Amino acid sequence: MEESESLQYDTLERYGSFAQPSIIGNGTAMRRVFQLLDRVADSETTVLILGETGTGKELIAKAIHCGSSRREETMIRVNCAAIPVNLVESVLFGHEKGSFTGATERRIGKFELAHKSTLFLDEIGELSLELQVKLLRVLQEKEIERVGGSNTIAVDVRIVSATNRDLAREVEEGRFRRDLFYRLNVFPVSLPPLRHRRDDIPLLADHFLKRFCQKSNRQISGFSQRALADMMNYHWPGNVRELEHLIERQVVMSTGHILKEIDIPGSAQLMMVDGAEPTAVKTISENERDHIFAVLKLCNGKISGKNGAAKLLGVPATTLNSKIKRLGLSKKHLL
Ligand SMILES: Nc1ncnc2c1ncn2[C@@H]1O[C@H](COP(=O)(O)OP(=O)(O)OP(=O)(O)O)[C@@H](O)[C@H]1O
Repeated sequence: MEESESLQYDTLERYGSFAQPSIIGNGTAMRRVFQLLDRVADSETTVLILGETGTGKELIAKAIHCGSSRREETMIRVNCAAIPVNLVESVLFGHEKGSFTGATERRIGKFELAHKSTLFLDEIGELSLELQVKLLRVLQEKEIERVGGSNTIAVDVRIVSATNRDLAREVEEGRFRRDLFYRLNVFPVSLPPLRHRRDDIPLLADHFLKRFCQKSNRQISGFSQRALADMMNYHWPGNVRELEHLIERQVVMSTGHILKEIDIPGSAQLMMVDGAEPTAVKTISENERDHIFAVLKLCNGKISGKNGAAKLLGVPATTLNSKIKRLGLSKKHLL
């Protein structure tokens, strides 16, 4: 076994034993990430994982949890972007029966569920400014209050959070509280996009090939040179997740013993042209936020009425107001 190979397998053994699936990577960037994980996993330190969508942030969070003394407990994950704005507080902190319309039962929040364990706050950049204040208080006091409750409940929770946003920029632009950022960003772990760690592409492709062959009972031994070259040259805007899904599809479609061709998405803008980097792909919500911000600026912050942003955007003012709230925009950002 070559030296480079042995490091990969050491790493697999270490993280693969508790985290499923294993974390694959042998290039400089992932070695650095593994070093950071070695230092931080078995501690109580708050970790912030940064990286584009599909780079493996959740996988890293699981590895941190599984490498810690809290591993016997289940890691609790909250996707801050997926919960309706009006429910986030209740999901995080729980609520008492009758505390609001629809609260027919007492609900235990994720903080309480994560007592003695790890709470993974995914997409933390999507949290409204109002909730950011409440989260900060909980992190400082280490106790929560259920919505509609009058008692405080002590919680012992290790926080690992993740975002695909540039949180430092969000802070500069007033969309994310500086004090909360400092509290979460105690130990940052940055996951580079797949196009910046091309060395890992063959390893990852091979890993997914084996996994999907096993799952679908196929016998495919590897890739043609052409298929490998195509994968190495593609820009991978969806990162490892995109590669994983592509290999799964190819395995299902394939009839031969090697994958001769890979059906790389053909969009010209997304391909590497003579090694030049294409423009970074923005998420839909980033685009939405930037667009609303630009229109609000154009309308001098006016939302409703004839010259208001709602009319220009073709939505009712109430819809725009709730979007503004959800996106954490406020008038002071427009000045
Ligand atoms: N280094 C890796 N080795 C093996 N599998 C990986 C690796 N990185 C990512 N994956 C796989 O890619 C998929 C996407 O990873 P994950 O969900 O952790 O990404 P993410 O950064 O949290 O994405 P999002 O920001 O969209 O939530 C998962 O199926 C994960 O198992």
